[in-house]
Amino acid sequence: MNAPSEPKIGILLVNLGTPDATDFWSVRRYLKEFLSDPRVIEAPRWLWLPILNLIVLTTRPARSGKAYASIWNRIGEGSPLRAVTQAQAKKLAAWVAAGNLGAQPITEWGMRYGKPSIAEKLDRLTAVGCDRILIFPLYPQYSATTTATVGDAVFAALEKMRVQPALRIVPAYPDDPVYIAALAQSYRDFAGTLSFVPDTLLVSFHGLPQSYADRGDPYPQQCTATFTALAAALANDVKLTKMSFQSRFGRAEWLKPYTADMVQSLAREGRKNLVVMAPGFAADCVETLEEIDIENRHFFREAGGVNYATVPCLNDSVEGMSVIYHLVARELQGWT
Ligand SMILES: C=CC1=C(C)c2cc3[nH]c(cc4nc(cc5[nH]c(cc1n2)c(C)c5CCC(=O)O)C(CCC(=O)O)=C4C)c(C)c3C=C
Ligand SMILES: [Fe+2]
Ligand SMILES: [Fe+2]
Repeated sequence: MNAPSEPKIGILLVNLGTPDATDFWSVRRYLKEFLSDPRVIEAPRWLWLPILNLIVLTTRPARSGKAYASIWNRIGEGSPLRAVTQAQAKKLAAWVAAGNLGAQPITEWGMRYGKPSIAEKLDRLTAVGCDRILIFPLYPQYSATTTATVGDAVFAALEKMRVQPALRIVPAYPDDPVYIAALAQSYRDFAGTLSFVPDTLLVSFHGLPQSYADRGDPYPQQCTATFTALAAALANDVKLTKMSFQSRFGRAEWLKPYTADMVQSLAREGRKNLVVMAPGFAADCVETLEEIDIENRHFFREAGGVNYATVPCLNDSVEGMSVIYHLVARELQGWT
């Protein structure tokens, strides 16, 4: 019998997932996996699956593919979400290798939908001997539609293992002081590069069907916690701070106010110089680079606004990595 090898710790950074390419079939494959998850679409399967297969997956891939094409290769190669997540994992690995944790965990990154999958990365970590794994869902605000689905995929992968690793999952961090300070600093650094003085900061979060919140998803409260802490941190930096929700999908009511309505009403109220920030996204992606920076810029200008700028997400910036290091170090206590 082989002697057991030295126990090892693994860290797995996880984000939502993204298509492999912008063509119809690549986007369709991604949307099919994502929108088949019953946590993402809570409607009964008998009702949703025909709508998904007959309507959504015949029409949406072309539309979404166009949005993806407009931001493809914008940050590194291919999907910005994938490029940024990979860069975050690389910097985390370097930070770990520099001895910042005492122990030397092995760092990996994966995607909840699409590639590289959580199952593949857990197999890789356990194959090299990791018997303790820290899962890091890169969602600052908890939602069953995002954070919980990461747990689901992790547990599904563990179901197939004879020897399971011990697990820890980093909790959501909506008002963590290091996160809020990183966001505030990223706003200040960005505002310092602008050729105009912002009169309004709009803080836009990804939306959620209102019915999910009514049934107990704590996401809206966690978005409000982030917004309140960030607005307090920036009280001396910008006059008016507003909050809204973007990315509505389908016809049901989602969390309000909608970002598209908000940018138009701000412009109509006479706000000329708008900066938008999206602190719910740990990485820039189609939602920030296309929906916020392209689509909503257009709405704002059409309604009479003049200057419009989008703060980059924390990504793998110094501030962004400080949040990841802080949470990893905190959650590995007792293991390292
Ligand atoms: C019912 C549908 C959706 C829910 C609920 C939802 C929640 C949700 N999503 C994010 C983060 C991201 N979503 C992204 C893309 C995206 N989201 C939906 C639908 C729902 N999201 C779709 C259909 C798409 C694909 C793009 C499109 O077709 O419009 C992304 C970006 C992925 C990328 O590749 O760039 C992120 C990130 C959160 C935080 C959230 C929680 C409420
Ligand atoms: Fe989404
Ligand atoms: Fe969107």
